[in-house]
Amino acid sequence: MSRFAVIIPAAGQSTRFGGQQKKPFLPLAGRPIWLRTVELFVTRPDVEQVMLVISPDDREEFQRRFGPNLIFLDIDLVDGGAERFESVANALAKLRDAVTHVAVHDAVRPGATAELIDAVFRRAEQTGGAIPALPVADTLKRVDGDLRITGTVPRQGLWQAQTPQAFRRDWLCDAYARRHTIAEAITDDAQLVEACGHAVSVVSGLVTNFKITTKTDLDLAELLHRATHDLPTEPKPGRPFDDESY
Ligand SMILES: Nc1ccn([C@@H]2O[C@H](COP(=O)(O)OP(=O)(O)OP(=O)(O)O)[C@@H](O)[C@H]2O)c(=O)n1
Ligand SMILES: C[C@](O)(CO)[C@H](O)COP(=O)(O)O
Repeated sequence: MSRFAVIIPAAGQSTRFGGQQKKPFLPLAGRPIWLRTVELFVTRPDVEQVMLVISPDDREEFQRRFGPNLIFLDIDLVDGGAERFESVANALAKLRDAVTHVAVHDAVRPGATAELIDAVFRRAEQTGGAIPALPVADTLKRVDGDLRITGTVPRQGLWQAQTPQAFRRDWLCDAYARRHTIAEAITDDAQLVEACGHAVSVVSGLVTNFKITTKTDLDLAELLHRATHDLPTEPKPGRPFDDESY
């Protein structure tokens, strides 16, 4: 039977999000985003190990604020790197022996569902590697620095990649071992596996499994989470939205 390790990168700078706090540590419907994401995986019977990757700069505050959560959840905390793929590489160095497959899921995609994770994991078991993705629905424009359109890109065959992305352990580890030979920017894990010549399969992604990149994304995630979990969609008078007791 397959045993999955799940790597959850949360070591980015949240540059596009802005503000004082980094986005994975902000509340979503009263609980930290990273925690909501981790909870999608920790109780799964096919998951052997969960690793949360955070910046070394955040470790002290993270331990202070969330230390008890870590013990309760039995997850490993790993130091991140300057780029997402370096954060993932650091976690791959700490895989437990029993792990047969590895999944990588952004800490800031709390909208994944058990059904989506099932679909990705089962497809990865069958084919060696799978990711969720959605076909591009809008017309795509190439735009220059002066905000002038310079071309229209045919969208046929273009899909938007999501996470979790899951692979055979040997495929992902071999691909990461060769990461320094890749010339272009590395923006997801499948890209490295593809570069090794492996065919990576796609399963149908979810519109609601979007990456929280900007503040608008967080507002949308908050509304969606409240709607799907039957929580109030307006703060009660005198009580903030991030009140755990809602
Ligand atoms: N060096 C990095 C960069 C990103 N990430 C994580 O990878 C996920 C997807 O990255 P993104 O949403 O682009 O986050 P940031 O890199 O923080 O965003 P920005 O580019 O706006 O700074 C996030 O959970 C982020 O914390 C990471 O672990 N290590
Ligand atoms: C991995 C990813 O979430 C797939 O869509 C995405 O590529 C990460 O985005 P980033 O902004 O380049 O970190």
